[in-house]
Amino acid sequence: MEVGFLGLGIMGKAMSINLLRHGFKVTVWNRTLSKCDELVEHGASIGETPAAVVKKCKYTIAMLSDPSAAQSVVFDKDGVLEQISSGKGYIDMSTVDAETASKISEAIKAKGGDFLEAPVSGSKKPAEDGQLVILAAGDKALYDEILPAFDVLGKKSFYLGEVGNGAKMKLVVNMIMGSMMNAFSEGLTLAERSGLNPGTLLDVLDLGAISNGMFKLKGPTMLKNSYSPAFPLKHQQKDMRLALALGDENAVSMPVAAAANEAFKKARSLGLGDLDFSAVHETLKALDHST
Ligand SMILES: NC(=O)C1=CN([C@@H]2O[C@H](COP(=O)(O)OP(=O)(O)OC[C@H]3O[C@@H](n4cnc5c(N)ncnc54)[C@H](OP(=O)(O)O)[C@@H]3O)[C@@H](O)[C@H]2O)C=CC1
Ligand SMILES: O=CCCC(=O)O
Repeated sequence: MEVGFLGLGIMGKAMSINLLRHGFKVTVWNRTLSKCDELVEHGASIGETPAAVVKKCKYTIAMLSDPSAAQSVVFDKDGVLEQISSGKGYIDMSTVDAETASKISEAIKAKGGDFLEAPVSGSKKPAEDGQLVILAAGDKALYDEILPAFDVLGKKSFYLGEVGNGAKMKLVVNMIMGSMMNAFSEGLTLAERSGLNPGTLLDVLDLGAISNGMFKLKGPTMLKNSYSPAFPLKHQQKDMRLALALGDENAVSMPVAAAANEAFKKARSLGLGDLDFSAVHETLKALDHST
């Protein structure tokens, strides 16, 4: 199967290498074109623009930073819309809000193309290992056609119905994750400041009812103040912001998520946006503890 791939950031690079490893022919494009070179070493071809990729490929996947990037790649000059047509499918796996996904969907369909939103749960390592959880919604026929690619990229795919449901599911999941990360970070700091060994706290947590993969993965690196980015903090804050907007629309009060969003914003203001989202831990250290 031949696919196009737009966006070679942390996730897009890992996902497209994975597709190449499994025998897919992949044509890549990235805004910073030099990032395509490594993919060529893995067997990819380069498309000079998003439009060129869509012209060449029946299916094109995108993995871009945020709503603004997702729209720019579709609507701007040399964008996806210039070449999408009947018989072609566009699959946007970026984390965006439902409104953005719907706007892109309507534009693609107006040109006769098929559209699927398919944001993912799982980070850099699951992307490398083909262990993502795919939250797809949109054209069911396109979903069925692209399943061989989803089967390589993920360990499980959900088809959630109409466009917008994938974005909403993803935002709910990441809202919970961002809130949990803040509670975890406060717990680690409280343990340390009250004279406990935070490493022992990790062992205790791991044996109890709130044991989970995120604590297990991030705890040891947080204790070493090591925040090499798997999931950049700026994207987690974007997801909190979009989830809070979804809460506004539905009159759902989310004080815990709102507080977590403030912590991620604080972290961004401290220049930590490009580090892993676990760097929110540093905001606690930045507070004045002199009293
Ligand atoms: N990292 C993770 O663990 C996960 C991330 N996600 C989501 O996946 C998406 C990608 O994440 P990730 O790979 O980590 O992000 P990165 O920041 O590593 O990569 C972002 C990509 O978007 C491109 N981009 C940014 N702005 C524009 C623009 N205006 N026009 C065109 N391209 C643009 C970047 O291009 P350039 O190289 O030129 O800057 C790059 O290819 C995000 O929506 C994120 O929320 C979902 C699950 C997990
Ligand atoms: O959007 C990013 C999600 C990261 C994860 O699920 O570990």
